[in-house]
Amino acid sequence: MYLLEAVELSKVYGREGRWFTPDIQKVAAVNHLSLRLKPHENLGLVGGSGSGKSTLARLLLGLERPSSGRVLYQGTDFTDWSLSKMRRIRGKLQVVFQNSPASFNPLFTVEQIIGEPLRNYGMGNAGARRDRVAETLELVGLEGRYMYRYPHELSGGQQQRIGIARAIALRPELIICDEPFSSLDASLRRQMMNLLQELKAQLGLAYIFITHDLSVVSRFCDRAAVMHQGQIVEEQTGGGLMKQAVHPYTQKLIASVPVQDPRLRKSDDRN
Ligand SMILES: Nc1ncnc2c1ncn2[C@@H]1O[C@H](COP(=O)(O)OP(=O)(O)OP(=O)(O)O)[C@@H](O)[C@H]1O
Repeated sequence: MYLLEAVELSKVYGREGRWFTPDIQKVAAVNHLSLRLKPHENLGLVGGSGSGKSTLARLLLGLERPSSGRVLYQGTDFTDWSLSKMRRIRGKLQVVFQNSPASFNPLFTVEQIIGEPLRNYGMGNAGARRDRVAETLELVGLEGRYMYRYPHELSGGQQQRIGIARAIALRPELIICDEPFSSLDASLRRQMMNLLQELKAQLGLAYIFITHDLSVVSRFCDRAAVMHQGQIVEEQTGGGLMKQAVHPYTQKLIASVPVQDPRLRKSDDRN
């Protein structure tokens, strides 16, 4: 069974026109898109700005309703579920946004930050929640004593670890990573990507990486999907994306992205 399926998914936004174009303009951010994700799979989702990646992520997470089409989690169609019904599966589908530490409440301790989803979803009593926070800190490589710190008392790397800890507190099955580390330097980015891979092995996670960094797709993804104008225009294996891309849009995308590792370039195969 698939972990997550999108069937003919569309999201159309209406945008108010200006005085010179008074009609409402429609934007099909996601346009009849179908996608399947297996348990434990890593999918890389790439595409230019405005191609619909973040909108697709919100639809897959049930944070927004599609204009048409269906979304299924483990075969269960949750497209029309109410917010309260969504709570049953919300914990299973998590997201790490770009610079997630920016969303921490500065007045919360680490324990409160990681414990927030546990409280929101009514997990156990205070003692059980504290145990879960301690276990989760350990999973992201931080000692229990960090529970009592405030965000400003942590290094950038530690803050990123807390952002990841918050996402795994409810032990999800899928994490959508929407450009989570794009503002970090290369060394920290590598550390965080390695941590995500360790967590995958320990917790059996699947990931969708929304990224402009094609080396992330080559290194960490089983599959790659290329989005353009709300549709998937090409699918490849993660490793094959840079080398076998056939769609002209994908080739344009590859050409426009600086590649840190030149071995990933197609032309270098000939050398
Ligand atoms: N809430 C909204 N209301 C109106 N239009 C929207 C809304 N959200 C997204 N759009 C439009 O939908 C299209 C897709 O946007 P989206 O943010 O999903 O793209 P993206 O691929 O994630 O872009 P980026 O890489 O720049 O984040 C864009 O044209 C955007 O302007």
